Amino acid sequence: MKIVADRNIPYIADAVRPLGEVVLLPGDAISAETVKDADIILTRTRTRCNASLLGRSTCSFIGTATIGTDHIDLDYCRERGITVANAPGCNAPAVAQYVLSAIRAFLPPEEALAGKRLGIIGVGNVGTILNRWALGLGMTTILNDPPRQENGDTTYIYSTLEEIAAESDFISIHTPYSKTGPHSTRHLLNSEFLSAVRRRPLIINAARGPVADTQALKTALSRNLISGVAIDCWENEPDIDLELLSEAFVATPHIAGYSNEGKIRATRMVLDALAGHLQDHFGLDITAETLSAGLPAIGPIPETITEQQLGYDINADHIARNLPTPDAAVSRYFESLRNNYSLRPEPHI
Ligand SMILES: NC(=O)c1ccc[n+]([C@@H]2O[C@H](COP(=O)([O-])OP(=O)(O)OC[C@H]3O[C@@H](n4cnc5c(N)ncnc54)[C@H](O)[C@@H]3O)[C@@H](O)[C@H]2O)c1
Ligand SMILES: O=C(O)[C@H](O)[C@H](O)COP(=O)(O)O
Repeated sequence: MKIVADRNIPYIADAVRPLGEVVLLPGDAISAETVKDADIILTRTRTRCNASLLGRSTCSFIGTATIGTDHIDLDYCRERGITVANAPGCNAPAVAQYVLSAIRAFLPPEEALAGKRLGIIGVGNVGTILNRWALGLGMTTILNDPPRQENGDTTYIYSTLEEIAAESDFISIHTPYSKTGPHSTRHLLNSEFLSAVRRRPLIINAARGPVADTQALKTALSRNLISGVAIDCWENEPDIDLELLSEAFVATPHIAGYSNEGKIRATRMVLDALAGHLQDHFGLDITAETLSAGLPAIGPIPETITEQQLGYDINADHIARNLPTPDAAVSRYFESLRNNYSLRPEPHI
């Protein structure tokens, strides 16, 4: 069996080595040539898994050690009978930590988070933890999630985007990136939305770059409609908009989810799914426990946290310092910051 894996997935190489030939590559070097005789591809967001990558490949399973799947052409994989597994919720606590740390850094030290209003767009794995922790810190939350609402979800009272715009001091988006369908999220944060804000909110995007319109964010900043932006996910990564970079209150290189625990959960989830595929597709007698045996144990996700337990200095990850020139070097720099990131601990009790 041949397994092609992104070399930046922690613990993966040792876990899958007993299964056969393992080829470890940087995400952007996983190519049609390298996967043509692969059975299994284990990847991250840096490899676009589409017809050009997979057209000549024998691969039957793609495991992505990420929450997001927008780098994978799911329809194509379905047509080709390629099983795709992601890692739902793996780094959701890390993203919630990122958002609350951005808010903490934005407020003057003497001002508490308690009493501030946080609008959350997308109440899935990330939005749920963020909502719970924000409520625990005494914030008021305003939640928007039309797909859940339309499915009859009554866990929360949902608000409209207009209500989020009108009532929030902070607005954080946690939807997947989708270009089509009734709930497409492309440029969900656009000029119309940003013109409807009332309380000069801080806008936070740690979801995917294209869920916010870069030009509209810059215009809203210049018109003083919003107090600032905290951007972890950018349009056209890693060729990011340098104006937005210079104007952002917090600008980070897509590391909101980069916690030690998040990476371990991601690898474990991919290995769980892989074990199922090895049983079903290859008839192998192998369990998830065997594959994950070498992974460190991690503790439970806290129900609530205090401001002190956030434990993350977000300013240390700001990318605008020591910016290289010319502009082309910025994209290499962006990727090198991600590849060499020291994984941080999530909040723990
Ligand atoms: N910056 C990072 O490092 C990082 C880390 C993890 C996840 N992410 C991104 O965050 C996204 C969300 O993660 P999650 O684990 O919460 O996903 P999830 O699938 O658990 O939840 C997403 C929620 O968004 C809702 N939604 C979809 N379309 C919507 C719309 N048009 N308006 C409002 N809500 C909508 C869905 O109904 C769902 O409840 C991921 O898809 C990924 O792209 C980024
Ligand atoms: O979707 C996700 O889980 C995140 O965006 C993830 O943190 C990105 O991780 P990477 O592809 O860099 O491993």
